[in-house]
Amino acid sequence: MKHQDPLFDYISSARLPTRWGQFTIHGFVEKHSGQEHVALSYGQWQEDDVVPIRIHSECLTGDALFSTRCDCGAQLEKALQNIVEQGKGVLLYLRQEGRGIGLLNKIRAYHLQDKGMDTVEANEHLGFDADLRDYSICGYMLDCLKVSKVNLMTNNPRKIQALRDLGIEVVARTPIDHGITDDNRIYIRTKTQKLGHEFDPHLLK
Ligand SMILES: Nc1nc2c(ncn2[C@@H]2O[C@H](COP(=O)(O)OP(=O)(O)OP(=O)(O)O)[C@@H](O)[C@H]2O)c(=O)[nH]1
Ligand SMILES: [Zn+2]
Repeated sequence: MKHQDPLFDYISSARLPTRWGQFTIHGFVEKHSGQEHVALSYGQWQEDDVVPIRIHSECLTGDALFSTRCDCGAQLEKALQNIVEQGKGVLLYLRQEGRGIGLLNKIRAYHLQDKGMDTVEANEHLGFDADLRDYSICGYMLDCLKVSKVNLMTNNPRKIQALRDLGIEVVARTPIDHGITDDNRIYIRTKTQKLGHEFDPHLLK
């Protein structure tokens, strides 16, 4: 499993039973920052197989605290369910909270949104770009897991481009449009208008 890399390290793997089935959790670290990330794998594949994957950006409020302010929690559940239904797959859980600005800055951004700004304006008001995420560790993680061709569950074209730039073949994209509620419809509309996310327009009416 371990590959030598100047930037990233693989640490260890363990069984991870979940509501949907038994995954294996793999731990990784970015050497320069000490930032920790995990991958969940399910089932088996040959090196040439197209593997269903999801790149999920950490969202403590949505993933762990049941917030419906965004669609993250529902997407996370749906991704794990999809992987088990397809018999194989990988979820890369990246610790890039708040599109890379961190949890407390995201709460600052939420506060500004409560006062009327949209998600992009709030980031910019705080002095950040709209999206600061770095996907470079995905190439290393997928390499360790012997995945080179993927069907990516996302609505975000930047993730497709990031994987292609890392030499991963994105053979297909599966939309993941679960978790749209009255609490987050405007937020998701902003993502389509300002960040390039692709959603079926009927879902956003
Ligand atoms: N800065 C900031 N980050 C947010 C906000 N709402 C959600 N996030 C973060 O956004 C990230 C998820 O990104 P999204 O734009 O919802 O979706 P995506 O990952 O780009 O795309 P999908 O693959 O389609 O889900 C998580 O890290 C969340 O913590 C917000 O209002 N401001
Ligand atoms: Zn979220």
